[in-house]
Amino acid sequence: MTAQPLSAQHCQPRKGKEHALDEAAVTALLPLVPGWKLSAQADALVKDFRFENFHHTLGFINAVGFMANHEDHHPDIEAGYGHCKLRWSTHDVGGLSLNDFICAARVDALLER
Ligand SMILES: C[C@H](O)[C@H](O)[C@H]1CNC2=NC(N)=NC(=O)C2=N1
Repeated sequence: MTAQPLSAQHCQPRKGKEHALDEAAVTALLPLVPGWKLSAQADALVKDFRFENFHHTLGFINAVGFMANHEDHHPDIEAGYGHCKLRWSTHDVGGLSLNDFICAARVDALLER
């Protein structure tokens, strides 16, 4: 059976260390989310998005927020007039889980046209 693309998968409740991805899994998954980088501690996925103005930035944040609530998985958001930095990690596992990769891919899919 072929796995669904990450952007078509949904987050699952993942709580506990056993759901943390090991280094090999993270290395295998990173190429599937182009432009997303590991944080310095390798415990989060980070990407900076640029927009023309505040309206576009806020529209993006709202779309991300809607998706995040729907998936019950929530990013750290840092934003200014024309940019937004997202950071995905799974508090419930103390690092990266598959949910972070799913949400990173879902964010990129929001911007496809
Ligand atoms: C109860 C609820 O499902 C959990 O607290 C969810 C909510 N959103 C979450 N978001 C993130 N980023 N990590 C979590 O561990 C997490 N847990």
